[in-house]
Amino acid sequence: MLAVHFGAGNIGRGFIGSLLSQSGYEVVFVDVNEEVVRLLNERKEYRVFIADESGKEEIIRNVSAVNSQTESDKVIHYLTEADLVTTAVGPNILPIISSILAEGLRKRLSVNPKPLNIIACENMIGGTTFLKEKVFEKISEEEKSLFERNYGFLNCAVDRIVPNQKNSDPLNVTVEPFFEWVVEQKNVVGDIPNVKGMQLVDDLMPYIERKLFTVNTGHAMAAYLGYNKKLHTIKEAMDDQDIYSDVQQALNESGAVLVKKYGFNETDHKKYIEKIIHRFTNPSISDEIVRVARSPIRKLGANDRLMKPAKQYYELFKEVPTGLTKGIAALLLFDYQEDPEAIELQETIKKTGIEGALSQYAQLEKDHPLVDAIIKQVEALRGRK
Ligand SMILES: NC(=O)c1ccc[n+]([C@@H]2O[C@H](COP(=O)([O-])OP(=O)(O)OC[C@H]3O[C@@H](n4cnc5c(N)ncnc54)[C@H](O)[C@@H]3O)[C@@H](O)[C@H]2O)c1
Ligand SMILES: O=P(O)(O)OC[C@@H](O)[C@@H](O)[C@H](O)[C@H](O)CO
Repeated sequence: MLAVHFGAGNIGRGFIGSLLSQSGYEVVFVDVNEEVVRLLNERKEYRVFIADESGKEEIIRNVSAVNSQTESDKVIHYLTEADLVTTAVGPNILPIISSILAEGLRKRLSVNPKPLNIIACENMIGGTTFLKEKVFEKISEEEKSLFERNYGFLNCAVDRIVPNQKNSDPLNVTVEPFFEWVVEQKNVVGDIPNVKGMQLVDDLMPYIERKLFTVNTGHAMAAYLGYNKKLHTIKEAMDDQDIYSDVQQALNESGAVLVKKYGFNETDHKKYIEKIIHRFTNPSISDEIVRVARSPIRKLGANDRLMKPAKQYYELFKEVPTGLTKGIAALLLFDYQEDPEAIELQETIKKTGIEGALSQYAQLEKDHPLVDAIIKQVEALRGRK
């Protein structure tokens, strides 16, 4: 069994690649990082360290890698032979990898009749559907019907905190013990993928929204408010009593939306929130605020972790959510100079104001009551600086 996985980064090596390998797949990583590709090919294995008191270490074997920039023929060849394709490259990179994926899947039609499932493991609603759209932009009408028959594009939700690594060995990866990988099975073609730890469900929406609007909403709150207070790690932010209660407030708001929308049991959802907050305070993990805060324009998106629950809260309860709007305000002040999206966001705010940025990136109409509330929160946070 061969799995081709795009993105040998934190989640690629620390989560998806390791589960695939432990389930008996030979894993070929596709990446653009020359050093990682070279080391994976030299060693054919790497180590995963579980960040808890157990100090457990796993050796992930039967892996190799190809560089998609310099070895596109090899990538295409592996795509013709793969039994499963997965990605963890980041939502903004999906359009880039869609070209080589389209080429590989096209070639496969003429050499391998076996159906193939593709799963984009990214933090976004409908990530695999988005990848499929990008692939379909590159193929003919005739190919589209063949692709529909032969290839299953499966949406999923992935959850495991994997911080940026600071190991002397660039292949080592430290991960939190918790993980969850939920895959929607309705578009499966051929055999259902059999991966240890993968949970198959009929309807992904409650799972992805619960994950994104709890784990990622809380994470984003801690990161942007922590950055505003010049803190460095998520743990440091959670140790700040004010930030802790702002995170809690925002998760109560997104939780109210989730409970109302999906009929989750309120007590169970409270426990889920507690568990997530506990994960943010794991003393064995040092997760940089600037990693969690990365790509603020993506995170300001109408369907993303702060804006979607904030808008839905307003629609459902006719009240402005104070926690979520504070998080959005802190996001708008994220001016980290090494993050290109933070630079662009600050330039947009300079030119068009907060209103303009909210309209451009979050499609929030200028007269929406959230706009005024966010502007007031921005002013309050600016005043604190
Ligand atoms: N780290 C986490 O805690 C976590 C948890 C759940 C989900 N995710 C999601 O997983 C995805 C990846 O995040 P990450 O933290 O692993 O990021 P990362 O930066 O560690 O890994 C991304 C990898 O993609 C590679 N890449 C970039 N361009 C490429 C290209 N054109 N072709 C092939 N590879 C390319 C990079 O070199 C890198 O190795 C994101 O969508 C993220 O939201 C991350
Ligand atoms: O990966 P992003 O940039 O969408 O979000 C940053 C973090 O919140 C995220 O990577 C979490 O660590 C992860 O989603 C936990 O499952």
